[in-house]
Order: sequence, then C-alpha cells, then structure tokens
Amino acid sequence: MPAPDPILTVTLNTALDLTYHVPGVRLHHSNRVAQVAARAGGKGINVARVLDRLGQHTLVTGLVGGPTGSAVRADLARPPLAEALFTVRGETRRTVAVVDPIAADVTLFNEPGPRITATEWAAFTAHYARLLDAGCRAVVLAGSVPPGLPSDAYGTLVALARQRGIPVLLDTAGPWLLPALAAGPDLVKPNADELHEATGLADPLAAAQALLARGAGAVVASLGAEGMLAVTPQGAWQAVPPERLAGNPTGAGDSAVAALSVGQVDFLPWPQRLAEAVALSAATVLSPLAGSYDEAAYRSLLPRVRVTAL
Ligand SMILES: O=P(O)(O)OC[C@H]1O[C@](O)(CO)[C@@H](O)[C@H]1O
Repeated sequence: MPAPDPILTVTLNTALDLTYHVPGVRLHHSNRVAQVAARAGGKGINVARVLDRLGQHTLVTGLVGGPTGSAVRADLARPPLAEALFTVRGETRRTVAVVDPIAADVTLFNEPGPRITATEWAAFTAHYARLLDAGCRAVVLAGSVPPGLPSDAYGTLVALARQRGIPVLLDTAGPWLLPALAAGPDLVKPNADELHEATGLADPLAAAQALLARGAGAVVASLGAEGMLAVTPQGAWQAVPPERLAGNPTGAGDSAVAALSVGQVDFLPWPQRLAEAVALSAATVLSPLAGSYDEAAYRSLLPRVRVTAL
C-alpha cells in the first residue's frame, strides 16, 4: 500500500537546540554545565518528531544555512525524519535551554536567526507550493520568523495551503500571529500570554473569540496548570490535566500542536482533540528534551483529563 500523504511541518526559524543541565544555577556567577544535549529544533521540527512517534507520516521543511544548518540536517538523518529543507545563505541559529532540576526551572535563550533575503523568500514560497502540490494532509506552521521576512510571511503560507484545500495549524506569536489571521488558518494555538498580547484582553475566552472574529477557524489556548481552552464555531471546551508534573516544559506546546494536527486529519471530536493535546503536552514535561514525551505518562494521563463544555 502506498504511504499516506504526510503532515507537512514548516519551521521558518530552525535551530540547533542546546539543552544545558545546571543543577542549582547561580545568576551572576560562573556555572558548570553537568550535561549538554544538542539536537535539531525549532517548533515545527519538534512537532514532526512527536507526530513521527505517534505513527504519523511527516515531512519537515523550513530554512537552514551554514554549518549550524548542516548540523540540523545531519541530526534529522538519525533516526531519519523525512525532510525537504531549503538552503539559505545565512547561518541557522542556536537556542539554549538552561534546565535547573533543583529549582525545577528552565530559562530559554533563543537567537533571532539568519537574515533572509527577498529572493530567498520568493524561492522558498515556490518550494513550499511544490511540496503542497505533491500532496499533504495538513500543514503545521510553527515558531518565530527570522529577520528579513515580511510580517505577513505566515499569511502567505496559510493562503497557499488554503487555496489548495489543505488544513493549516498555526503556532506563532507576537508580530507574526495577527497578520496571518485574515488568511484563515484552521487553528491557532497561542498560550495565555500570547493571547493577551495579541488582543489586549485578559479573559482567555474573550481573547480567543476575538481571534476567531479576525479569521482564525478555531483557537486552542494553553493555560498552564489550567489546561487548555478550545474556542471553535461548534462550541467551547476546557480540558484540565489530572495532576501537575514537574520537569522540563520546553516543547510541551509543540506536543499539543502535534496532537491537534492528528485530531484535525482524523476528524476527532473537539473534546477528544483537547484531551489528547493536554495529555501529550503534560507527558512532554517529563521528558528531558523538546520533541519527546513520556509514553507511560501519556497513557496514564489521557483517560483522566477532565473536559468541560463552556
Ligand atoms: O521559534 P521560537 O519561537 O524562537 O521557538 C524555538 C524554540 O522553541 C522550541 O521549539 C520549544 O518549543 C525549541 O525547540 C526552540 O527551538
């Protein structure tokens, strides 16, 4: 049987993610790093890793360049995650996550990424359109946008997918979220701070409704310990995890996006999509690196997630 069309994940700002384990970080002092991990990251790549683990056929695209871009490519080859990355002249960025298991705290430092030229952007959008034409079941657009790209860069990518009838999930924030809404992404997934920043509204339900009014097909907002809120044309629901887990929350949002994209392609009812997203996201906190989750925790949490219609 031929493989099904993939879920395409797009990471405009790919990264080599460095994770430093520093038990007892002392600010304003010199710190010894106990353990270092380096792997290909950026939100879309993490989403693809989780999708792959869930048994979904995936394809990774985005922009890479320079020796750090080559390291990202090499890392995706072991174990293989199918990629159709596009090479640019600038150097792919690094991100640093400093995990302090004693303080149960993580601090992130995300570099801005390489400057992309207008010619490179035009060539990438043509490359992306060819990937869409080759067939995919859904597109996930995730993460920040590197310097040089227009603020409606995601709007362009959303529109190209929507013109072809391909569902689009968008996970971005700040200056890149609002300009993309008019193109009608099927789902956006801000966290509580991003929702507040985008709308100026403190109430997550009202803020999510405001994003719907601006063109989002549905909004799933992650609310930390209060779980996740889905606001859709079919109704609104909140899902709450049964317990709060301590660990490394980096990548928890990416796992939620992976679960939501499976829900999209499998046409799952919203309460089930939300429960999957909450359980997978919570199980990611127990995993040391973004893009992985704790399988036993996921299975144990899923039946205990409480979903309420609002
Ligand atoms: O594109 P940004 O918003 O800077 O986020 C990128 C970062 O987020 C993570 O995906 C975690 O969500 C890291 O892997 C890191 O690459």
